[in-house]
Amino acid sequence: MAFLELIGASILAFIIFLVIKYYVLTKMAMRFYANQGIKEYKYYPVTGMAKEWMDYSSSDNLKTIKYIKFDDKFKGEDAILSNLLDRALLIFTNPNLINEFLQNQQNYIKFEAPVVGFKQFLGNGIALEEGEKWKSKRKFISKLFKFDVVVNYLNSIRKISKMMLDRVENDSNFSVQKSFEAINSAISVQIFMGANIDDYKIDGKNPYDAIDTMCFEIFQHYLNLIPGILGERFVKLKLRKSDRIICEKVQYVRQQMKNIILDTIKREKSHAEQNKESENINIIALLIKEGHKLDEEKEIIDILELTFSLYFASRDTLASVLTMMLYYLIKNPDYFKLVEKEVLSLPQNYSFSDIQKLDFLQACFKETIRINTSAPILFTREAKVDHKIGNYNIQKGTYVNVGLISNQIDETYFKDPLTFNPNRWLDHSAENIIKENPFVYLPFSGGMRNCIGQHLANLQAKIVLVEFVKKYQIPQMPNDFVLEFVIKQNYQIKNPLILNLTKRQAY
Ligand code: HEM
Repeated sequence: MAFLELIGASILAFIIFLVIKYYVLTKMAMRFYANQGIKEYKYYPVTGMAKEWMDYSSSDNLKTIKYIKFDDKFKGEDAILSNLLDRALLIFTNPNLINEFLQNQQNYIKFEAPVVGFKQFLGNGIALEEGEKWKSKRKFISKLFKFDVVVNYLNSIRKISKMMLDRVENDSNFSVQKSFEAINSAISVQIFMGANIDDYKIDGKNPYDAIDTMCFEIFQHYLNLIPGILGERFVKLKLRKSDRIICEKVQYVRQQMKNIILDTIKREKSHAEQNKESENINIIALLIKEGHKLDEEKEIIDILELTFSLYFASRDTLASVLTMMLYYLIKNPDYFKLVEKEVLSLPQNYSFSDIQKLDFLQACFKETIRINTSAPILFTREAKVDHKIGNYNIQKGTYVNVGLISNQIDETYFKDPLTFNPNRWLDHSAENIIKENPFVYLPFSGGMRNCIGQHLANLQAKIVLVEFVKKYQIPQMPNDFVLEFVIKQNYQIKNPLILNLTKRQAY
């Protein structure tokens, strides 16, 4: 009897603990902001707003943030107030407060939960790094993204885009997002690792297919309760068969990727000895140029993890934007024709300055990342210290994010905001608005942790599109395609867009 009472009391204590943690304390944390005048949007028990973000049955699991300015009740609010787990979550939507947050990122660290599996196996790279380590990595890596270096990527991007499009196996079954991901993967391996993707196979697959499979398996593994709760240390003890399998797989793929890096080191060292320039400057060439010997394991691991980080930051974000760009062009055949006209008048061996003259294509890129970009919000941050944003006191421990997209489709700033209209960039009406309100259009974020790859993204998106339009006629939109969105590695279309393509006669 006493034993049963003990169990009963323990269960009761646990329930009380949960209620206090996930209701009383969470509500108190939210009240702190409500008392400062921020209207409560919604409290979600236990998961907080992640409930919406993880709702894969939704037609758009970001719709609250995206369309908040369309909700009369919240239109003029500075932020969306909700919760994430047992803490208050603030999502700033006021452009000036967004800017203030972006300028004060030293007060925050990234909320790790969604990426914990990747972080443990693939390292911090740059996007998940913090503090002094981040500063030194960012300083180094920014050399790869300087204007004159990016300009030199043109030939590689063009060559690989063309080669990958020539390899499309079935023109009548062209899976847009997947094909753009494959093209971007091959480009990333070339420009960041200095390696030709065709020279390597991992587990019988292209390196990027092997990385994809591995990531998917890591993701699946961490969805399980035990790894999810006990984390890396437990998984790496390899007590369970499934933990052993995932550790060995990751180890294998990392080793193969290291081999690619070691090959590039050999090649780049020999180029350096012969004073021969590589086709492009890659991470390894840059390090050698700066006098690094690259013969220590730690240096190789750093390169590996940086490469993974750039690979993920670039491949999917850009594939999703390219997919949306193509979607809008197919939906608007007149716009497609204007892009076609620009593209078909390019010289065969077009240069960077030729690409810069593609005004309409450039306007389409800007408009796509205004209306449906792949990073409409940021990684959620956790406040490390008490501080102020505008007049609001932010408490240590609060989760904070920003609704970049909500301003980009706000009719206060952009007329007819949900219409894809590249002309707003050509008649400068959009630019004039941004000049007056600089923080309403931030597809690449801002402040010290802005997107390091934005100029590369712009160039690469245009070249991949140019090569696509050079090869194919305007495709038909499949009748059964429904435009819905989902947050996966980034914000992207939910349903596969499969096109039936027809090659151009002259191609
Ligand atoms: C259209 C495509 C792209 C979009 C919309 C985009 C957007 C963004 C945004 C909004 C952030 C800030 C994330 C945050 O603070 O939570 C970011 C960070 C980053 N992006 Fe991009 N990005 C794109 C393409 C690229 C490309 C091609 C690269 C090249 C490698 C890249 C590399 C990075 C890196 C390394 C970071 C982290 C920077 C840091 O933490 O210091 N991105 N990107």
